[in-house]
Amino acid sequence: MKIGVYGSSFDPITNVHLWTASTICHRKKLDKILFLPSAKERRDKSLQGGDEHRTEMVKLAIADDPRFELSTEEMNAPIGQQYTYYTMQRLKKQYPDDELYFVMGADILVDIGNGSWVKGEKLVEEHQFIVMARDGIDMLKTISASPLLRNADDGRFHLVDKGLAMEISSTYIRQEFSRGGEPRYLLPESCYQYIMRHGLYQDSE
Ligand SMILES: Nc1ncnc2c1ncn2[C@@H]1O[C@H](COP(=O)(O)OP(=O)(O)OP(=O)(O)O)[C@@H](O)[C@H]1O
Ligand SMILES: O=C(O)c1ccc[n+]([C@@H]2O[C@H](COP(=O)([O-])O)[C@@H](O)[C@H]2O)c1
Repeated sequence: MKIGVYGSSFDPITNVHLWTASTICHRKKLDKILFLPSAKERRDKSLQGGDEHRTEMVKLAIADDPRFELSTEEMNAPIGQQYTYYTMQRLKKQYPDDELYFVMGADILVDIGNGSWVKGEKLVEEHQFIVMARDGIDMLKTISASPLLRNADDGRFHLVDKGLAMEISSTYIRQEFSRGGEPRYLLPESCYQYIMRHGLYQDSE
């Protein structure tokens, strides 16, 4: 099986997460996408929604699509093991006979290429990636400008231009909830109702 691993804070999950997942599933002939919420204890980003709420919203969002599955592998990892390198190592053990692809936007390719990820070089050497165009970033140039990326460029970076830019960020949705906006149709209705019911993101920045 070909499996995409889509990591994000999902704080909250948005319609663009679902649309991008479905687009790459179709284009790259993947059998399955694992939605992998990142752990709350991350050194690079402070998350607003607790692990339980973010997980519940992912479950609600993917419930009707049999290609989509939740993985709590990163969220439940011991402290210090919550980085993508370690997560992919564990997933590889869980799925020894399958082909795994880490799914990410071009902004993340830039970060990895800059050397800002934990064990980024080993991560790149050991895995395959599906990279989605974003923010007008030139993905080929990003690869050729970074020794870390270009030295591993043997076909492991599968570049996808989705066709539409379609930007809906979780940050924007959180701001809408906290500042009296109306983000209703930017995320699945079940997640919108969940957020309202639990009063989430009222004090977001
Ligand atoms: N519109 C998009 N096009 C391409 N990639 C995307 C898009 N939205 C998110 N991604 C990718 O999905 C992954 C998870 O992104 P994330 O959920 O952090 O989105 P974000 O919009 O950057 O959210 P936040 O507002 O929380 O920073 C990253 O690899 C990111 O690059
Ligand atoms: O491993 C790292 O060093 C690392 C640093 C930043 C982000 N990540 C992963 O990148 C994915 C997208 O993260 P984010 O911040 O855009 O939600 C998610 O799976 C994170 O675990 C991983």
